[in-house]
Amino acid sequence: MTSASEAVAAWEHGRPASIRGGGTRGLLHVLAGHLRPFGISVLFAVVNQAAGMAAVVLAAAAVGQALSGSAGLWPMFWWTLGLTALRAVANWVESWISHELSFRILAQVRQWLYQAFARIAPGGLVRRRGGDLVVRALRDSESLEIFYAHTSIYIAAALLVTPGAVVAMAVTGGGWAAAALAPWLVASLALPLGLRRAGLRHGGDLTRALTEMNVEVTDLVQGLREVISFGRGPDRLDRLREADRRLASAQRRQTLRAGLETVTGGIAIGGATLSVLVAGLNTGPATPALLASVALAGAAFTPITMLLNVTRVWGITASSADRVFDLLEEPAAVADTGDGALPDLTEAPEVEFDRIVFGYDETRPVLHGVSLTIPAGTTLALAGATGAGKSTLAHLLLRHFDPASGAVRIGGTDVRDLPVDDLSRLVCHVPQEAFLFHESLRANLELARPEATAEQITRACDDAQVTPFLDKLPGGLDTVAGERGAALSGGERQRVAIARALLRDCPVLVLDESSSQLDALSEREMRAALDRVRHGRTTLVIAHRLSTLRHADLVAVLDHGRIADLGGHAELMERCEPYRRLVQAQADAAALLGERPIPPTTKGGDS
Ligand SMILES: Nc1ncnc2c1ncn2[C@@H]1O[C@H](COP(=O)(O)OP(=O)(O)OP(=O)(O)O)[C@@H](O)[C@H]1O
Repeated sequence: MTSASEAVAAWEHGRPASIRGGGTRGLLHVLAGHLRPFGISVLFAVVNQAAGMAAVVLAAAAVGQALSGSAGLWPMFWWTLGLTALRAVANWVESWISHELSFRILAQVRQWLYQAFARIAPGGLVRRRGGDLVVRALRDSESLEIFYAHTSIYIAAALLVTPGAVVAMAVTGGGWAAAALAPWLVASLALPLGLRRAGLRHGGDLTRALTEMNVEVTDLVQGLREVISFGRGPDRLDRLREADRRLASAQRRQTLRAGLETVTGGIAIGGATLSVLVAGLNTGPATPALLASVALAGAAFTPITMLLNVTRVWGITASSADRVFDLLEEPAAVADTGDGALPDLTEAPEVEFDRIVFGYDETRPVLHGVSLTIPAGTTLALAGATGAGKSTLAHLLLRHFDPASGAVRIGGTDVRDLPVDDLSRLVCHVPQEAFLFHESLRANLELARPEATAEQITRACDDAQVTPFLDKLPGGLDTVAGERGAALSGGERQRVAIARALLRDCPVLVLDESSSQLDALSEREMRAALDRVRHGRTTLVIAHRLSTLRHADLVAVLDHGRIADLGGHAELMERCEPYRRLVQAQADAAALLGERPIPPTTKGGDS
């Protein structure tokens, strides 16, 4: 079994730990790494609760003595005051240290979650919904606070203080008093323990309902344009109402059960004080000691009451912990175990796909033994019908996934033999839909190279044809790109992505060309940007434009996950019927926008 520190160390290095058995075990494993502050918190919690009980008992004894006219009240008064002050200080220190502990763990957990996202992305993230991940990263991780700041400490304190209270009862009142108290202490725990399964179920339901609600709202916000344009607003509102109904129902069940548990605690305290009083009066006349025993009977429930206050929501904590640790344990889509040396970054290397077999699931292969070589410093365009496997091949070069068999090599080195971070310095990706953060364009460009100088940024913007549209923006480079780059057009966003690639300056480039048709001017600008970024690099381009096919050094025709043909544009036009059909389809699409038709057998010429 993995030790806690090994598990934590494994997570810290971004690898999954082999901790199984649900979130509770994960919670304890993490706590095991913080035993010192935990122990101090428990100590102060015990002092806090014990001092509180002692103060109540002394106060009650003082009242008893005052009623019976006995002397010696002042020492009791000072003791009570001292204990109350001690309790206040202990309470403050316990709360301070336990929250410090909990916030430290929470910060760590959030960091692990981020590392987990990075580790499983993007291959492992495609199956998960954005709203669900946000709930795990924020709400679920936040729910753990209650365990580290309260539950764990109250459990330990109750285990120590409650038996102490029974002993104190036996000392102050006698065996009869302890015997009258003990059953009620047990009874106060009986119902919450009996309802434990229901509590776990309710907590799980509530967490699921909240997540579902979050996912619905996130989807609605992200897809609002589509929802409105297809007139599906009322349907989506119905779905939201349904999610809301399930959430309300889960909350109702949780609240009803929690309320029942609260009532049990109250009944137990009342029953205990009454039992002690009756038992005491049966043994003799009312004395200050009896009054103290009755007070102690009520005070003895303090640790349990504090514990029950937090265990009432244990189901929510446990289900959140399950979801957090489930994500932390999710294995990476690719193992980052390579330790090969980074090839020379100043030279464009050869890229080789060697007999690649791959499928997203075992039952449906997507690539069936693809072999391709992109000579150093050249551009290979992938052409093929939709679903042929073009993007999948690019994913493998970027190592979002590993092939089931075969190898991808860069400069002769298998990409699996390189650390993932090193690979990201070697291969740069310009996606079709580049994600831009809701920050300035400058910040979005600096993502690729934080230390870039103003001159480097300006040059990248010039080369990527960002400057022409930048000049029209009110704030230039300081213009905020909007949510996901909404303030820019698709073509502009892709040019920013090209500028990023230029700043990153990797020797290998994966370019997923935008499939949307552009007007003649934009097409020319995009062409210039692409030519500039390809220059001196080995480039794999998923081609959606005729001009790209014509300008590529080599074109590979992919058909149902197999290479159907490989050659220059002109030769393929001569001999490859599927390629001719693809080009014709592209030409038809371009003609719709009034582009000049492409002569079928020539390579040069600008579009
Ligand atoms: N994440 C995924 N999980 C499961 N199947 C996938 C995934 N991504 C792609 N596929 C499937 O793999 C096959 C190849 O998809 P791929 O995206 O590589 O095709 P493509 O040639 O790039 O198509 P397009 O030109 O339309 O982008 C398709 O059948 C697709 O449904």
